[in-house]
Amino acid sequence: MIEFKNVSKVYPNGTRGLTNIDLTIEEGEFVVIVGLSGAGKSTFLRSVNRLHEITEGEINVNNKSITKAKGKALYEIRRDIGMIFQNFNLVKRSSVMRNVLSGRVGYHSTLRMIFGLFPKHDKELALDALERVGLKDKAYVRADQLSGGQQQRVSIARALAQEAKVILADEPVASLDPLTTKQVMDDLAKINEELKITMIVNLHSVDLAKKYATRIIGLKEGKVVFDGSVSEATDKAFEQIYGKVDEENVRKRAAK
Ligand SMILES: Nc1ncnc2c1ncn2[C@@H]1O[C@H](COP(=O)(O)OP(=O)(O)OP(=O)(O)O)[C@@H](O)[C@H]1O
Repeated sequence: MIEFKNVSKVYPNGTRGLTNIDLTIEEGEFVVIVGLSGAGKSTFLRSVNRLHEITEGEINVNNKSITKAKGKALYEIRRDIGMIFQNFNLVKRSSVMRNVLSGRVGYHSTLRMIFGLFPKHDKELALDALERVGLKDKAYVRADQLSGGQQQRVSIARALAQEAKVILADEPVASLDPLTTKQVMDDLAKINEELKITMIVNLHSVDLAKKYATRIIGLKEGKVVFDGSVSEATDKAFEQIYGKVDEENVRKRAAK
């Protein structure tokens, strides 16, 4: 469970990233955050694992305050939160297996990790994770030899190997073509359904949000302007909030 309690974020230059966010995301939800460019989607997502520090309020992850946590406690909360980025964030010259195993780093001593000594159990977890995203046969291929969509699925496998309870995905399909987008989103949906991992995903496309989300949160200028189920997220509701959005234009802007 992720709880935002009156959360605001003002960047050092005075820009407001988030304003008075108050909401709870329950275990197993598939939440998609939508909003125009600059609405605060990344700020929202990155506040959950404290990649960004909030300036007011508190965020609780499974009833523990990540806002107040320090040292080992912070480390342990973060271990439960996987992150998927638009640009995959893989070590491109390492094998797929090494990349997936890096999800296990948080469970071992630094010394052990310097020597890359992952126990057998970790390797089994990594192979299981790769199997789930259909890439077990690529385990010993270099990451940069895979297509963009496959690389994104490796990053999903890394979050699975981490045994994350929550996955944050920041524009995971923004640099992928429609077919690959579907494969990656289908993987996220399958993982959410089968493993009950909570998903919080930033997307530019309202159409995709409607296809995959169980709940849509709309942001505008750092505030929540819509929070509801897919059936409530009608074109009319969105038009009232955002004006008429030209999806094609948004996609083009995102690709730049
Ligand atoms: N490091 C920063 N310093 C100052 N302002 C920032 C910083 N990062 C983001 N902002 C500002 O905070 C607001 C929210 O940005 P954020 O990146 O969260 O929006 P977004 O909805 O994710 O946008 P996009 O869809 O373009 O990625 C914007 O006004 C942005 O310019």
